[in-house]
Amino acid sequence: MTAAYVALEGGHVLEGRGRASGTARGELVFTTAYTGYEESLTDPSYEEQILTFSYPLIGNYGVREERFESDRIHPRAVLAKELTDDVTEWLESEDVPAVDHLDTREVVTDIRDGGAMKCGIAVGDDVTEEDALEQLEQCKAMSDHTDIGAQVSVDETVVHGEDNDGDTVALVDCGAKGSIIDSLVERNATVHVLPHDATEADIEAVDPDILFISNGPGDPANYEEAIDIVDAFVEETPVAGICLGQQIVAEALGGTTEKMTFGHRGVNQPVMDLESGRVVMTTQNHGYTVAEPGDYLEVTQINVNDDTPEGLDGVEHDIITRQYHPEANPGPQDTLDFFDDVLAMADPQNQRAVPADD
Ligand SMILES: NC(=O)CC[C@H](N)C(=O)O
Repeated sequence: MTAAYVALEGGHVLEGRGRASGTARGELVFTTAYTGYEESLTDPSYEEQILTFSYPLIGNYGVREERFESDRIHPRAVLAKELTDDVTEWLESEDVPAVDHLDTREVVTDIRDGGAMKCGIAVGDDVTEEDALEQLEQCKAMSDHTDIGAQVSVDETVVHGEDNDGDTVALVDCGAKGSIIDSLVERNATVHVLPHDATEADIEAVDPDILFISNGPGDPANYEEAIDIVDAFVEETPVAGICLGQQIVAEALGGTTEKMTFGHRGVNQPVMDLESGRVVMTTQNHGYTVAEPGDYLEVTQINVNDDTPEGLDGVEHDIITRQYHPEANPGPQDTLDFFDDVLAMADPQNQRAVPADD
């Protein structure tokens, strides 16, 4: 059996079964999702994290590329109670270390008590506890990954839905899930996916009907360029955001964000719409949250478990954002109408912004 050590912040070392070899370090988090492991593993928002699956069996319906959210696995390593051979082969093929036969109830309890924490992993025939502790020693705090957007963004603008004749969306790619792009293209939009550090001139060249800020990894405060872009365009262009996108919009409009203890990661997070009282189940993956929305945004939806903001609307501007993932991959699909509401903002009849005098 291949040796496998997991060193937790504070120095406690767990031993498991090595499934895919290598060393890794990252912020240790857990997801309670019982399905959607392909979508989670390819979600760019997991960059620089080590993902623990609390559901005990991962990989039981195989690995199919059509369910991937990006072109690679993003977590630095994977922990589980039991990983199937299918999922292990996939992790191995991308050099992502994996450990199973762990008591993941203990790991999850540690994260709930201590918060998302630094972690070091060593898996291989000759590795020792010290190798895992050395990885832990080198692990950076998430907010110190100041250029994390560059690790997950496109380098150059890519256009999707070129033949569509609907709205034009400028999507600032801070690590966008593919299904966000698909959800817009399916609604007849042409989506220009721009680098995370796109300039005002880049956005002006697209002349979008909607400015959309994607999900993505790390601390929203580190996305200075995207924050500046929202600030520069919000008077004239409707703005939408998902997850990191909501946090960036809040930062741009005088709100604040903060790190949560262990975040929300799973597929059954209950969210209430404050106007209708309707509660929907949502997919989530975030460790930061909007703390104060500021004067220009109002909270329209909240998480039923802890009252954190799940949806924001502009008070004076055309803005809608969601903290959860309305693109619903892996599901549930209760919130797909978000994309209709976003594109409806492009309709002049719905616009609040007063056109500037010529
Ligand atoms: N999925 C996301 O966009 C995550 C946003 C941010 N990185 C967070 O952890 O809160």
